[in-house]
Amino acid sequence: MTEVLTAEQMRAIEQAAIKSGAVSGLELMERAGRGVVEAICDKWPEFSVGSVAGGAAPRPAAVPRDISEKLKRAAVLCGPGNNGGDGFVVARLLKERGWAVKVFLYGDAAKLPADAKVNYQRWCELGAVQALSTVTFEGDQIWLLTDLVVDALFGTGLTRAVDLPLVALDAEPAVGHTHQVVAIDLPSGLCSDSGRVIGEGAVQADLTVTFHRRKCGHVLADGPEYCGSVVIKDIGLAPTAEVGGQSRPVWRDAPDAGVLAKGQGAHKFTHGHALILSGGAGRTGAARLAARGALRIGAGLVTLGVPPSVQMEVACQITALMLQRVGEAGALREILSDDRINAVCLGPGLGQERARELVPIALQNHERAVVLDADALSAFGDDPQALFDMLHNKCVLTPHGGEFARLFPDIAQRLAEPALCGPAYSKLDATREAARRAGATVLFKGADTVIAEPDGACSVSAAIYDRSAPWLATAGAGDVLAGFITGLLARGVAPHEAAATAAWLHVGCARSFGAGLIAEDLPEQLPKVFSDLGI
Ligand SMILES: NC(=O)C1=CN([C@@H]2O[C@H](COP(=O)(O)OP(=O)(O)OC[C@H]3O[C@@H](n4cnc5c(N)ncnc54)[C@H](OP(=O)(O)O)[C@@H]3O)[C@@H](O)[C@H]2O)[C@@H](O)CC1
Ligand SMILES: [K+]
Repeated sequence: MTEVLTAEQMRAIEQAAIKSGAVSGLELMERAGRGVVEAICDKWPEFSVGSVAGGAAPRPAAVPRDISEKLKRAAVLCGPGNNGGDGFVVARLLKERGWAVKVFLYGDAAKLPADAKVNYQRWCELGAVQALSTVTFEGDQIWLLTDLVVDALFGTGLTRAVDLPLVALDAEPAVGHTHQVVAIDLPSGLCSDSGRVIGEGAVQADLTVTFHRRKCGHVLADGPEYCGSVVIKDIGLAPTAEVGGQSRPVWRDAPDAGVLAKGQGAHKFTHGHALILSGGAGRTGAARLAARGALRIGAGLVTLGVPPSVQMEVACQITALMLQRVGEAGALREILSDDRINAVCLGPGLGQERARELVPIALQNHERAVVLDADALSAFGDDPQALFDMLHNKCVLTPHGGEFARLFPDIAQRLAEPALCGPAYSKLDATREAARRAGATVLFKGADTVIAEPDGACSVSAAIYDRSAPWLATAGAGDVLAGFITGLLARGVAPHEAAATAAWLHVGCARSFGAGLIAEDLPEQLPKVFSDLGI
């Protein structure tokens, strides 16, 4: 788990380091620029060729002669703040490595912040600076005849739409020529906190190099699409305690094997008993998927609660799962009188009418964990507050975008409004606000899944970059996720941890199976994913 930072949090960390005397702003900028050049050379080995002041950079053996020995050309676009300052450092370092570098400045050099101005002046001793304007974009289109465009226009300080045709940087290259685009900290035009494009457009980068930690904008909304790939460079900032503002969201890496392993000598009740409620005839598949997920993830026992009319339909399809008739409210009350059932899942295929009847019963015992998904959420679209009034701290809601909008229409609307200024309202903000209002854990699904608690604690578990899982967009995948969460809750994992771990494993299963995935495959991949985790 690593922190994901907002612009404000990053600034606070930087300021704390400078104030402590541990490092100067100028030194941080130098390290940032150096980190960018390193990342460029790592990603494109052919770019690492050239002379470095004090010695020649090694030529990778794999690079053919004719490519490696051509003079490399870079266009560095610098903005009016410290992101621009990083750009001047990169320009200088590339020049020292033998590149032909053209530098453009958007804004007034006299108004650059102090550290950026120092690096502007250092660059001026090496080369010229041309003014960057819309005309430059329309005019000589320098980036079409370069090998590398360095976007140092705006980073965490973006406050409004950029008045430049940034999409032109991604224009079709000249015939027989390609150029790469590297963004410093963030692609300009992308909001660091929300991952949303402020205004009309943002730079489409091939590589984004950021510092110290990921920013929220790298992992949310449009961020992954615009960032290309993200490299995080250490610039020597120490991990710091939270400074003001909200708690820092965390990025979920692989779960701790210790949480998922089963100890020796345990019996099935040690790992809990999950009850998954099913809907009526022809609608039992979703609950069966969830139940299979709960069982595979390690719940000791999993029972499907089905209306009497579908008992045969379901019985024909299951083996290790157990079956109980749960017709109306009274039947559920009776089965839940068994305290060993410690986690319940309602929603997948349940039907809204059945959900309205059964959800209140399932929520009565505040010691029992409850996952509410699909119909169990939509059923309360007319009166979300009635649902919120029944929730407690062992509940997990797992809405997708449509269900989220039904329960939290005002929050969803705010999130959908165009982002006109930065920092813009984000999915993290929205999920936190929803969790606070609901008084329960909310897992807001998507490629950028966010999990939030009423107290503001927040995780991102996303299917992006090297964990992208396009085949996960398939019918029934959400039902399996609800089952995974329910199974972990039955095993005694706390709600936030259960939701975040399940989300990570869900993506892991999809990636492990690969192309052709359907929902049924997800639980069946868990043994392999567990094994890869050393469990
Ligand atoms: N924090 C750290 O630890 C480190 C940070 N570092 C680097 O600093 C970067 C942050 O620097 P920063 O705060 O100066 O912000 P930055 O993005 O350069 O822009 C601010 C300027 O742009 C202006 N402006 C905004 N939007 C605009 C628009 N649409 N169109 C026109 N102008 C607009 C804004 O004007 P204002 O809103 O004040 O009118 C202000 O003048 C960070 O991303 C990283 O690269 C590294 O050096 C290493 C350590
Ligand atoms: K940038």
